[in-house]
Amino acid sequence: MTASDPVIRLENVYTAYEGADRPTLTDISLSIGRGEFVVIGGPNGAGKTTLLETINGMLHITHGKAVVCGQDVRGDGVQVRCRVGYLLQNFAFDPLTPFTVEEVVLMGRYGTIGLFRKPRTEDYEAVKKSLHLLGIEDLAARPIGQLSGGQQQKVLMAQNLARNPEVLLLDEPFSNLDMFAREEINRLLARLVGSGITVLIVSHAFDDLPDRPVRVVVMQEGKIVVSRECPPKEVEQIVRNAGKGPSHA
Ligand SMILES: Nc1ncnc2c1ncn2[C@@H]1O[C@H](COP(=O)(O)OP(=O)(O)OP(=O)(O)O)[C@@H](O)[C@H]1O
Repeated sequence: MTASDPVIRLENVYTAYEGADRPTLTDISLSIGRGEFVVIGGPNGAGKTTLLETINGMLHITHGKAVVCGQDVRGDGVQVRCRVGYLLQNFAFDPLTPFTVEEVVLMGRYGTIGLFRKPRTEDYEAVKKSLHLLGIEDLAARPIGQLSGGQQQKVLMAQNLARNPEVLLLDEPFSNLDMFAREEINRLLARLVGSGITVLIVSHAFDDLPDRPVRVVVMQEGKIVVSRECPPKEVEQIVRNAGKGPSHA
């Protein structure tokens, strides 16, 4: 894989949930470069989460070709997930979860630590750096289940960053965050994209995007109906207007 190769390449991909009699995603083609910031919009049930989980190798691709970070998703989803961070929508820890924030962030390193091995100094350093990036060092020793929804969301973001991902998939990452936290995370995302990480973000709110050109992808009924680059201030209008006809760039 060379630096100019797309980091995500989907060609005519169909994805089906287990036991479903027809695919949820149909004929998805998408090419995303390194360091792109991609906003995925569309109505409830359009397939936005399904698209993220397809890229992450978590769902069954019935047809088509999917290559992420140079790995064939259909062949080796585990390898893909070592390089791709995924922040789930509305995930909340049980109040009795027996892990501290530091331990939860360290779990982001498990793919590189290896089975039954002890974390190394570099793993603890990656954890410390991620906690710092999210401004939550003071929460390190707190039990995760006793934090607020917004604090838990930041911890999960830190966990994803701790694995040094090439791609970050974020499903409604701002849903639990206050205005200041949203601005902070946006600045962080802009920095990550500037350093070459590719960010895909599913959102219903488009007023907090970084001040740089983005790619807007709009989904409807399991298909991509728009995929084009635009200034961030145009995203909301493009999502609203979608459905009037396909437009790919
Ligand atoms: N585990 C599942 N098994 C079967 N079908 C599912 C499953 N999860 C989602 N679906 C279906 O797949 C379709 C797309 O769902 P998806 O969650 O990807 O939509 P979305 O665009 O992310 O919606 P929202 O904006 O509400 O989060 C929906 O029709 C949904 O019912």
